[in-house]
Amino acid sequence: MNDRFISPALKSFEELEFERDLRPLSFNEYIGQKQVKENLQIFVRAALMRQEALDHVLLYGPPGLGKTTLAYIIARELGVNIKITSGPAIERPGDLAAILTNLGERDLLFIDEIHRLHPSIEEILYPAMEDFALDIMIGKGPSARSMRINLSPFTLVGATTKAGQLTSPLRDRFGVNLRLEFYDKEDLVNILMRTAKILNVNIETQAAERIAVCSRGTPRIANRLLKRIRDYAQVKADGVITSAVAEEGLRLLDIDLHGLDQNDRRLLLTIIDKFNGGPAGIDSIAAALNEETSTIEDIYEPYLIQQGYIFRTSRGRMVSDMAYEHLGRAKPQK
Ligand SMILES: Nc1ncnc2c1ncn2[C@@H]1O[C@H](COP(=O)(O)OP(=O)(O)OP(=O)(O)O)[C@@H](O)[C@H]1O
Repeated sequence: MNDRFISPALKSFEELEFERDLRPLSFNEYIGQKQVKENLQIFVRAALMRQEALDHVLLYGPPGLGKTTLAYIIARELGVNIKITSGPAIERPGDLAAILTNLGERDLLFIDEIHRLHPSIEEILYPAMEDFALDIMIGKGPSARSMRINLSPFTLVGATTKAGQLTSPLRDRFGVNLRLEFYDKEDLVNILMRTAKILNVNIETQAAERIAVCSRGTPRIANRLLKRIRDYAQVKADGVITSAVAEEGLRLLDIDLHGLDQNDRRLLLTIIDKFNGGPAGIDSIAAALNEETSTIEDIYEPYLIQQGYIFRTSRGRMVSDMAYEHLGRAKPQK
């Protein structure tokens, strides 16, 4: 289940490069997320007018929706340098201290997966975010003393898929909190058209619409599907992505009319067949699928919940009538 095609999580180095080439570079190029974008544009303009560092920004929402892209755009529009790291990559307090002391005036520090910062490292961030200062302990035992080092004013942009797992002292230190939503079909079509232009591929609007519906509201998945279907078009259909080509490409990738793949169907069928449709605890479902609970929670189910195939109840997950219909199963009498 881990190598699933439509997982929004990043995979290979090749994909990182592919994404870098497709990244919008300005707010104007960034499609959708209207409210998030409008807010950020105002805050960026105000910070520029005051010639101050932008307030710290927390971006949250499912993977692949464009948080890293936004961080790059903010830095570019502010005209500052950006340093990128992630919660799990910062292993020791000294690692963070080194990053912070190397930031220039008003630079932007982007920490992805910020909910995974170790508590001892998080504590260093508090004075850094609030007072632009580092408190360092020198020595041990009774003679230990704390020394304060001043930092250049900077902006921290934190990204997380799990805002609920952030400690409240950390969450409270972000002046701006913005939630990214799944993209609608129209935005995804525009993203696909833009990507096709960059890749120099011919795609018909109807084909883009077809792929958009199967992209789980996620630009990363839309771009990945386009890349695969482009290969198919090149080999089998003179390089043009028509609706028929898109249809056939999606079929080969085993993605159905509603954008669900083999693993989504397996998840829904497990709840139906092994748990009588639910409610079933997430750990039991994970065990039945031989899968990590966090993988189901972070990667598979958000879209299935958003689309109404699964409900989350206090007693566990339940499949909806729509799931029975979609899978052609009769709902059991309870
Ligand atoms: N609004 C958008 N308009 C156009 N392309 C977008 C947009 N948002 C994201 N993309 C594209 O989707 C890809 C994934 O975006 P990005 O890496 O910023 O997601 P993310 O939310 O940071 O994901 P993760 O948290 O998993 O790293 C990028 O290559 C980017 O080109």
